[in-house]
Amino acid sequence: MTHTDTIVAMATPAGAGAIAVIRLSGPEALSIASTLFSSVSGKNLANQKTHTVHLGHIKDGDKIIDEVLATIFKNPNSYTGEDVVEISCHGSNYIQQEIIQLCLRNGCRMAQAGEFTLRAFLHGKIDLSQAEAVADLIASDSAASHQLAVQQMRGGFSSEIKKLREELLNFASLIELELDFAEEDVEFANREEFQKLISKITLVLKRLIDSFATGNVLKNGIPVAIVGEPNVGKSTLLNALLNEERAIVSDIAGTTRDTIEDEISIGGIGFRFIDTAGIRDTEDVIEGLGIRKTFEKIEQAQVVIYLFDAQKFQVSQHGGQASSKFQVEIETIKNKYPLKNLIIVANKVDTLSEVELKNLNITLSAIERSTHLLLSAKNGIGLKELETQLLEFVNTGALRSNETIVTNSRHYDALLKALEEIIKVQEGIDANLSGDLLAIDIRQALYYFGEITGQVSNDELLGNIFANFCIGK
Ligand SMILES: Nc1nc2c(c(=O)[nH]1)N(C=O)[C@@H](CNc1ccc(C(=O)N[C@@H](CCC(=O)O)C(=O)O)cc1)CN2
Ligand SMILES: Nc1nc2c(ncn2[C@@H]2O[C@H](COP(=O)(O)OP(=O)(O)OP(=O)(O)O)[C@@H](O)[C@H]2O)c(=O)[nH]1
Ligand SMILES: [Mg+2]
Repeated sequence: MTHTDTIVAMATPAGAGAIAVIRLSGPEALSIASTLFSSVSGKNLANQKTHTVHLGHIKDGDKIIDEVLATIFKNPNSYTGEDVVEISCHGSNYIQQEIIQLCLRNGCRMAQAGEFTLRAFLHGKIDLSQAEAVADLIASDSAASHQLAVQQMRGGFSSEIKKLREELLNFASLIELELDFAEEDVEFANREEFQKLISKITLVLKRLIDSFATGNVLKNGIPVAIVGEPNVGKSTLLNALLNEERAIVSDIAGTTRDTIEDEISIGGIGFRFIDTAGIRDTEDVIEGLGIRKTFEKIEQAQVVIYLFDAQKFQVSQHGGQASSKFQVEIETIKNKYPLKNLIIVANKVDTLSEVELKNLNITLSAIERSTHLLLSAKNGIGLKELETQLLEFVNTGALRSNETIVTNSRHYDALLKALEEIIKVQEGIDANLSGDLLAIDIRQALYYFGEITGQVSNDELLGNIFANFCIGK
C-alpha cells in the first residue's frame, strides 16, 4: 500500500438513495476527475479554486452516466491533506458502480478501509487519537458515546498527552545533557522541578486510567441482565423497556430458551438489556443449556435485575412461610454476585390489592443492601422508576464535567504502561539514581505517550487501527 496512489471509494453507504457521494483523494484526483467530468459551463475542474462546487456530467466517452455535482479541495486544504474531489451523483446502485469503475479505469485504485483518515493522519491533519475518534463517532448510537467521540475528535485528550510528553521530553534532554558534562558534575535539570513534574504526571495518569471504567461503560453501553424464575415476566419487561415485541411472551414456563439482547438509550446513555432463560431445575437439555447461559450473562452484566412474581410472593406469605423462600433466593443472588448492582423487582403488581402491595413493600424494604421496585411489566407501572434507578448506576457527572474521559482500550493500555515507567522514574529519584539510569525510564514513558497520539507509530499499529474503519472513511 503506497500513499502516493490516488484512491477512490463510496463515501455514502451501499444501496439506493437520493444522492451518493464518491470521493477521490491523491495527486491525480483533479486530473482524473476532470477527464470524466464535463462542466455545464465549460470549466476545467483542475483550474478551479479550492472548496468550490461545479455542476456537470460524468461521461464514459460520449455516453452520459449522470448529472452530478463535483466539489474540489486542493492540497493541503482538504480532509486528507491531498487533492480531493467529491462527486455527488444520483444514488442508484448502477450509477455509483459505473462512476467507480470509470475512476478505476482512469488510474485510481480502490481505497482500503480507513485509508482517507489514515492519509489525514499521515499528512498531519489529525493525530492518531483524533482519527480513532472519527471511527467512534460513526459508531456512536447514544448521546453519551457521541459526546465522548466529539470531545476526543476535538483533540482535548491529545493535547493533554502531548503537553505532558513535551514537558517530560524537555527534562529528558536536560538530564541527558548532564551526561555529556559528567566530569564537571553539573545539574541542568533542576531536581526539585523534576520531582514536581513527575508527581503531576503520576496524578494525571492515574486520573485518566480511572476514567476508563466510566468511559468504557458510556461508550459501549451498560449490560443489564434480566433474571428470575420462569414465567415471572422477564420477556414482558424486555419488550416494555424496548417498546417493541422483541421476545416471545407466553404463560408457559420456560418460554425463553436462548438469551435475547437489544440496546436502547435511556437518558442519553446506552443500555444493553439481556433477557434470559428462567432459572429452575429442569430435565430438558436445551432449557438446561439456556439456564447455564443465563449464569454466564449474569457474570458479564454490570446490573442485574432480579424479577419475581408478586402474586406468588403473596401466596407464600398467606401460606405462613412469610416470604422466606424469596428472601433466601435474594440472599443467594446477593452472595453469589456481591459486586453487581442488583435491583430486586416485584412484577405483576397490577394483580395485587392495596393491602397486599403495602405488605410487600414493607417486607422488601427490610432486605438490606439492595434496591427494590414494584412493577407491572404488562401495563407499565414502575417502568419509569426502573429507568431512573438504572441511570443512577451511571456516573453521568463525569460526562458533564469537562474532564477527559478515556474510552479507548489502546489508550488505556498505553497509559498503564506509561504509569509503570513513571513509577520507576519516581523510585529512581527516591533512590538517588544517576541521570543516565533515570533517562532510560523517562524515554520509555515518552514512548508510550507518543503511541497514544501517534507521535510514535509503526505500520503494524496503524494497520490495526485503520483496518477497523469502514471503506470510504
Ligand atoms: N462532503 C463531505 N462531508 C464531510 C466530510 C468530507 O470529507 N466531505 N468529512 C470528512 O470526514 C467531515 C468533515 N470534515 C472535514 C474536515 C476538513 C475539511 C477541509 O476541507 N479542511 C481544509 C479546509 C479548512 C477551511 O476551510 O478552513 C483544511 O483543513 O485545510 C473538510 C471536511 C464530515 N463531512
Ligand atoms: N398480570 C400481569 N401479567 C404479566 C405481567 N408481566 C408478565 N405477565 C404475564 O406472565 C406470563 C409470563 O411472561 P413472560 O414475559 O413470558 O415470562 P418470562 O419470565 O420471560 O418466562 P420464561 O421465558 O419462561 O422464563 C405471560 O402470560 C405474561 O403476559 C404483569 O406485569 N402483570
Ligand atoms: Mg421469557
